[in-house]
Amino acid sequence: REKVEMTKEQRALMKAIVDAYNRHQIPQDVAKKLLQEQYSAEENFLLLTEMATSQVQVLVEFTKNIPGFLSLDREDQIALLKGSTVEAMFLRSAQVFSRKMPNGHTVVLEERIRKSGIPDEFMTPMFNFYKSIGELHMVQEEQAILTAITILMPDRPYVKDHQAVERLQETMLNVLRKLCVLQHPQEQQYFARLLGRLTELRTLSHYHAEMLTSWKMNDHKFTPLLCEIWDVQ
Ligand SMILES: CCOC(=O)c1ccc(NC(=O)c2c3c(nn2-c2ccccc2)CCN(S(=O)(=O)c2cccs2)C3)cc1
Repeated sequence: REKVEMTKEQRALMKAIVDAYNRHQIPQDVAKKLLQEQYSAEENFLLLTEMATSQVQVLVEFTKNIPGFLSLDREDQIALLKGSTVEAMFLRSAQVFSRKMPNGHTVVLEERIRKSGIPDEFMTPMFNFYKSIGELHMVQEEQAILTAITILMPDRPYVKDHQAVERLQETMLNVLRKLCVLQHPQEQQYFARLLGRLTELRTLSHYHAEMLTSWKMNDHKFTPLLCEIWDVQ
């Protein structure tokens, strides 16, 4: 098989994306809170709202650092962000969840999330997704570029200049394809499996939209940022 090499530009692009991706993690104190004291369902829900809100803020910063994103049409930038926050959050959650946490922690974290007032029919697909991402053992470069690919999805609602987004996404896909060959030489279809997870992500975001409605019904409060980005009245 031909020797797969990344060009200088591709290595520079990857470094820019990974640096931006690593610049923010869940604030340690919040993650610790999630792991430590006993909480009621309401407090757990509030904690997840807090975490999801900080995740959205971090996602906006990350997105602004994706080379080429700020030269897209302004309204298309907003459309891409609004269309991808849920998927990007679940992708990031899966990575946080499956990170080499001391095993007890993952169990406790799972317990907290299960006791946060999120309906069961949403829990199962969500934890299946967290586990299916964990099984891939993605390196951080793959995680960061896969998140950029999720954000640069040309077929999000209200995107006008389809082509411009497609060109940016294609650049990322080319980097990811080479990265998968270099990082997982034994697994021929690793790249295809990664992209398959994006399909699973879409299903999760449909569940999420339904859950928002039911949370709304049960008078669950969200932060102004989450209401804005998730179109919750
Ligand atoms: C500063 C950078 O921030 C991060 O890196 C970051 C990463 C992940 C998360 N994730 C979460 O907040 C989160 C959520 C869920 N799980 N989960 C989670 C947290 C930790 C590990 C694994 C998963 C399910 C429900 N949603 S929700 O938005 O539908 C919601 C339901 C109720 C109110 S908000 C949120 C946050 C920040």
